[in-house]
Amino acid sequence: MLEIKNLSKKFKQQVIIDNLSTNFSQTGITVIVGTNGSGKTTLLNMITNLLQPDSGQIVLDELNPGSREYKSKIFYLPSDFYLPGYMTGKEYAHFVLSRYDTSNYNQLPKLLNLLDMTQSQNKTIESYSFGMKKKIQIAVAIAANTDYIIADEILGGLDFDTVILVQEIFDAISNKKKIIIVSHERNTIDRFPEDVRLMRKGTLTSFTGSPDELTKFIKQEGVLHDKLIEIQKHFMHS
Ligand SMILES: Nc1ncnc2c1ncn2[C@@H]1O[C@H](COP(=O)(O)OP(=O)(O)OP(=O)(O)O)[C@@H](O)[C@H]1O
Repeated sequence: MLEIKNLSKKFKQQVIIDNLSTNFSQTGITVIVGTNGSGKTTLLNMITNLLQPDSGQIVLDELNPGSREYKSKIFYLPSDFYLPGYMTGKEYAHFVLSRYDTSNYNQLPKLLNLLDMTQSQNKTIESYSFGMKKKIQIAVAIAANTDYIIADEILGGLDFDTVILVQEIFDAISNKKKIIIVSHERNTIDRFPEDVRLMRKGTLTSFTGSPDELTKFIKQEGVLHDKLIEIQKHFMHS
């Protein structure tokens, strides 16, 4: 279980994460949604120990961030990532998998095949499209076989077929591991509505309604509501 207690983070006196406390169960899929700049990536960076909180505690299966054991339990798929262009996809995948004791090398060819990357795995990454880079990252994340996968906007920019495939794979493996996805895509919430959390004002709250109710809630919120009225006034009747 991932337990977060009283976590806070400021950047230049601006409070981004504000005394946030929450828990994530050991299995299943959690989707985190929130406006641009609301602090989702900041939170993930602290969970993955890339960023130090100002205060608060993060405990993962009774381990503290920083330890080797803690790191080996999480695979992080960040929203913007650098891949070494001079390596082939296969070389890169094997390099990353070699860093995890949990890696399931046998699963890699199957995943690459499912994601139509069997041919391309032998080409250098510099020749990959944006979607191909994401696919190799996703295949590696799953084959690394860690207890937790944390994915920041990983489905954005992928074609429909691939999104469906990846969602199915995530669903299938989530009975044994925890997957936390930050997403701006409505279809991610439609597919995984069980545990949706809203990042608002530096903290996370569970949203218990349906995806339609979430859309309605977001539209009714103060700022967006005012902007929607403004759109009606200025664009529909001009
Ligand atoms: N290293 C940094 N230095 C200063 N400010 C930062 C830094 N990193 C993030 N911020 C600020 O913290 C806030 C939250 O950023 P963050 O990237 O966590 O948001 P986000 O919810 O992931 O946004 P998005 O949906 O656009 O990816 C923003 O106001 C951002 O400008």
